[in-house]
Amino acid sequence: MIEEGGPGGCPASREEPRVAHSRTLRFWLDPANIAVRLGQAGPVARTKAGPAVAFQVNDPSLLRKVGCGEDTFQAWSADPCLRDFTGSGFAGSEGQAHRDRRALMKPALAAPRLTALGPSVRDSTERLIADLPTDRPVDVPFEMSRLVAGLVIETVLNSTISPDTLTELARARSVLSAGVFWKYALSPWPWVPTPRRRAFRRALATLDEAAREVYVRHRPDADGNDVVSLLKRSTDDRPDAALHDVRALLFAGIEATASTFAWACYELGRHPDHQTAIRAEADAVLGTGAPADAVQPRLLPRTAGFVSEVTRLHGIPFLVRRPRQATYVGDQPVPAGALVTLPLGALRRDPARYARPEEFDPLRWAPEARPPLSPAALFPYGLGPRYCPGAAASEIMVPVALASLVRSRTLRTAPPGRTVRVSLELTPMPKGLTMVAATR
Ligand code: HEM
Repeated sequence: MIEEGGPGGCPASREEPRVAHSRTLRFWLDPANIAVRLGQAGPVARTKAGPAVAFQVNDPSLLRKVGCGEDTFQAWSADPCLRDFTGSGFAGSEGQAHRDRRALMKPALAAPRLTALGPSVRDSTERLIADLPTDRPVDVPFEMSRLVAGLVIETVLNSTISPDTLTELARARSVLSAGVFWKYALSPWPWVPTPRRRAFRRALATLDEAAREVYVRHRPDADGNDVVSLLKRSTDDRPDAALHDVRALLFAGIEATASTFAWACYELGRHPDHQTAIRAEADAVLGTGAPADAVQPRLLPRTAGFVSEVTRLHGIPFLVRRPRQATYVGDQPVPAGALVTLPLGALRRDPARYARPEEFDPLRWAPEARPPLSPAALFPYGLGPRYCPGAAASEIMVPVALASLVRSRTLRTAPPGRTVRVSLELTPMPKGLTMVAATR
């Protein structure tokens, strides 16, 4: 794992002691980082990634072509090196089989069906954070993984899980995320047997166990059209397939959402002024007497802008694909199996689009800001056939849960000056970030 310590130079709020940045963090955050520099190297930049050649696609229309062209460009989750991880779930499938499973789930996860999600996310968040310690620093990536896992299970998958399995699942997340990252990055070279490999197998067993518990304890909606009911019904004869689909939703649902939450906590610690503003908004909108239709992100613009800015600076930095056969991207020949990266993180720091791109400024997303910005330009949920099926749910879950968290707790970085590292995982986490979540 490439993680290095050391002081750094990102802008910090005056009111709050700065968190020192690691060199790897600067690699991702610094506008002079390699992806941004490669962004100047033409529509497609050829580079070395370890022993392999990789290609960074800078031109937006080529980026769409690669992201949407699954006949030529294989998604990472369908790579044979990850078969033990994806099993027979839809994330590892391709073509018509993949499209059919996605179409089956679509109505259950679409916005019109999610009208009750806001209040249930608020209530679940309050319950799940009740035992978050108030008097000592907690490990933020772990605690946010636990919170998000509970939220996904309770509010999207309509189920429950024992507190012990929830804790184990939150621990397993980082092992699985790093393991998948390295397996894929090192493919087609063999995955070196190390203690890390054994840890990966144990973590996978934990994910299996959690998915089974979610599957067994699932409570169908009255109309039987929630996502797990649809998956179960369509595979009456193959319960394993539905179980693997639930596992895919569970892992993917926790992964990027937990990373967004952990980075949101990081920025809340650096910007107490924004924390105060989000709390004021949450007090006005999320009170226990609030009618169900009032608990929605449209009424939380300050929080939603904060989440967009967290995504802009800390969201998934790259999507990755590999061509099935030798091909061209623009004028650039690309051999079969080469790593092709879509550098979303660099696009999000484009100075032509974002003034002061390296600065954390949630107010740039305010409805009255000029020029108006669209969060869709961040590609937060990817593009093409692998576009995130949980996007509509996340658009509600993330701002409502974040506002609920800030409504009852004050987050403070502790100890001040601690080095934060960026973990090399599927979605980077602020590794080493510890904070006190004091009662407000
Ligand atoms: C902040 C929250 C989230 C973000 C930023 C996010 C982002 C993404 C992105 C960028 C992709 C595409 C990856 C690629 O093309 O390689 C993706 C795929 C996926 N996401 Fe999300 N996601 C979030 C939340 C969720 C939730 C809550 C769920 C489910 C409950 C979910 C389930 C999935 C699944 C299953 C896939 C794989 C789709 C497929 O292979 O067809 N995500 N997500």
